Amino acid sequence: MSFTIAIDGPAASGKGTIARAIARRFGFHHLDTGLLYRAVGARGGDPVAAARALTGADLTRDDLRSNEAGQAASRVAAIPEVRDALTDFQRRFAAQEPGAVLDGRDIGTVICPDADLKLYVIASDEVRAQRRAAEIGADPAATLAALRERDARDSARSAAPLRPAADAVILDTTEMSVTDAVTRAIAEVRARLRAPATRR
Ligand SMILES: Nc1ncnc2c1ncn2[C@@H]1O[C@H](COP(=O)(O)OP(=O)(O)OP(=O)(O)O)[C@@H](O)[C@H]1O
Ligand SMILES: Nc1ccn([C@@H]2O[C@H](COP(=O)(O)O)[C@@H](O)[C@H]2O)c(=O)n1
Repeated sequence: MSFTIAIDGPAASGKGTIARAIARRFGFHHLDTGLLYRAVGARGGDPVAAARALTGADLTRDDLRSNEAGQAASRVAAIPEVRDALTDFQRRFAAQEPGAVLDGRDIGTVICPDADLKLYVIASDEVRAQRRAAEIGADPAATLAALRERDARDSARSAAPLRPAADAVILDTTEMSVTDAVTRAIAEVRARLRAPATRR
C-alpha cells in the first residue's frame, strides 16, 4: 500500500523545498501541483479547456516561476471546473507505490483527505517575500505585494480554499534553515512510517 504525504501552505512558504527533500530521502514520487495551475494560466485562452488539454510539455515551460505566472495561476485556480479537470490526475499520482508527496493548497483538504501525513507549512509574509524575490531576481516589495494578493485570493475563494486540514501538522519555517525544516518534516514522516494510521 502506498504512503501519501500532503504538504500545503501559502505561497513561497517552503512546501516544495520540503516535498522534494522528503521524496529524495524516501524514494517517493513528488508532484508540485502549483505547476499545473501555473501551466493552465500560462496557456491563455479558455482556462477550463486549457486544464482539460494540459500535457507534460506545458509543465516544462521556462516562464512558470514569475510573479505574473503565479497571479495568473491563482486566478484560474478559483474556477471550480479547472480544479475538477486536474483532480483525477493528482489522485492517480498520489496513489503510486511506494509513496508520493504532493504540495499545493488543497492536498490535505480535498485531493488526499486520507493522506498518511499532512503538513501545513507557513512563514511570515516578509520572510517568504525575501526568499522568493532572491530566488527569481524580483523586487522584494513587489514580491511581498504579489504574495499577499495571491494568498488573499486563494484563501477567499469558495472552491478548495487555502486552509490547513484539521489534522495537519503546522510547520512554521520563519526562523528555520532549510536543513532544520527538512529535518523536522522527515521526523514526522518517520514517526508515521513507524506507527501507521489504523486505516492503512
Ligand atoms: N527554511 C528555509 N530557509 C531559507 N530559504 C528557504 C527555506 N525554505 C525554502 N526556502 C527558499 O524559499 C524559496 C521558496 O521556497 P519553495 O519554492 O520551497 O516554496 P513553495 O511554498 O513551494 O512555493 P510556491 O508556493 O511557489 O510553490 C526558495 O528559494 C527556497 O529555496
Ligand atoms: N493545489 C494547488 C496548488 C496551487 N494552486 C494555485 O496555484 C497558484 C500557484 O501555486 P504555487 O504553489 O506554484 O505558488 C497558487 O497561488 C494557487 O492559486 C491551487 O489552487 N491549488
